[in-house]
Amino acid sequence: MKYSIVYTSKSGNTEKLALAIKESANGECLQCVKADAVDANKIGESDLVFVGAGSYKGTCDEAAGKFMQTLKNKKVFLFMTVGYGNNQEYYDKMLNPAKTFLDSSNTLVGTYACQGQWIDGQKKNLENMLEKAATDNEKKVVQSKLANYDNAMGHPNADDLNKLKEAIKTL
Ligand SMILES: Cc1cc2nc3c(=O)[nH]c(=O)nc-3n(C[C@H](O)[C@H](O)[C@H](O)COP(=O)(O)O)c2cc1C
Repeated sequence: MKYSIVYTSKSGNTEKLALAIKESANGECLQCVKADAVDANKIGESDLVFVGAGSYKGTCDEAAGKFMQTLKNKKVFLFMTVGYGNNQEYYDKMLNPAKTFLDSSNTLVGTYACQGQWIDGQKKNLENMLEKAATDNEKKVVQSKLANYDNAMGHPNADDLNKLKEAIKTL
């Protein structure tokens, strides 16, 4: 099997997953690149495309979404890191909208998401948002994100990478 790994990663979290896939996936890796450096010919030659992105505004990073929209008739494995939750229910909240960037000619063969640590300044931004929150509901939403800050530190960690390797073992 020939495969490509195409990802976006603003702070390096999702890149760790991409490199773990490159290290352990079966078959021949044709490219492991950020979405802005993708070689379309190699996508054409790939039986499987691993697509990765961080979560931004409730879905995958925009550039990753745009790349997914270019895929036709491919097997796709989608992997993501998320900042504001640490359970499968939350991961699905980010994965599900990201999946919609793939058209129906493609086959999604699997997904994986895990926690990613926050970038510098992000906590401060959310604290500012909390101060400005106009309603109790807005406050609750921001508080639930902030509650995950400590938990996010250090992720993706070795355990996250091992789980990913396990998830792609049979591909
Ligand atoms: C501007 C901004 C928006 C974000 N939006 C979300 C979001 O909607 N949901 C979420 O879970 N994490 C969100 N995050 C956290 C990132 O998804 C998380 O840190 C991720 O691991 C970053 O991956 P990357 O470094 O590979 O891009 C956001 C981070 C930033 C800076």
